[in-house]
Amino acid sequence: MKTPIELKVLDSRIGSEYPLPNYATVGSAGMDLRAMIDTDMVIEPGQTELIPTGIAIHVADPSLAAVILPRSGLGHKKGIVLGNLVGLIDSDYQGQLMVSCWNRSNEPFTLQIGERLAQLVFVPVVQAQFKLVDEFESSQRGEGGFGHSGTQ
Ligand SMILES: O=c1ccn([C@H]2C[C@H](O)[C@@H](COP(=O)(O)OP(=O)(O)OP(=O)(O)O)O2)c(=O)[nH]1
Ligand SMILES: [Mg+2]
Repeated sequence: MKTPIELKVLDSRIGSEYPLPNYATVGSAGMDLRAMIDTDMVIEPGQTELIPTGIAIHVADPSLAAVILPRSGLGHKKGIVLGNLVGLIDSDYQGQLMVSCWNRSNEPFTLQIGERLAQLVFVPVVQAQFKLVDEFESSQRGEGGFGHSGTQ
């Protein structure tokens, strides 16, 4: 059962020249987002560009969010990842989905019009309410962290 999410097309090439974002296979977790730029653009080594996707979504339900993640092929082979590492889309955000595209490689990268450059994943969210305490009930880990448990 898929969850209905409102989507607005902001760039008319989406839904005509390019399909709406969709799941490539029945088991896909992410749907690819496209670079809705006017011309192909070169992203120089180390440079970061904010790329429009041509769509807006309204998740609406505070128990859901969306995250923008790199595509593994582009990230691993070409060094094209996200300037913010992960993009978090709040459930009340209604603006255009933007992708911060970071060329962390040593080669210029040509981003083509309509290229699928990142992916959108919907995730459940729990909003917490902090309850102030002076002491925690003791746990097995306690305050140990940052490699405390070793490597093997
Ligand atoms: O890769 C991203 C990350 C965020 N956003 C949008 C949706 C998100 O809901 C909003 C704010 O993102 P975030 O809270 O991560 O950024 P901020 O720097 O804290 O901005 P704000 O002060 O608007 O919350 O920007 C994107 O379109 N793409
Ligand atoms: Mg914020």
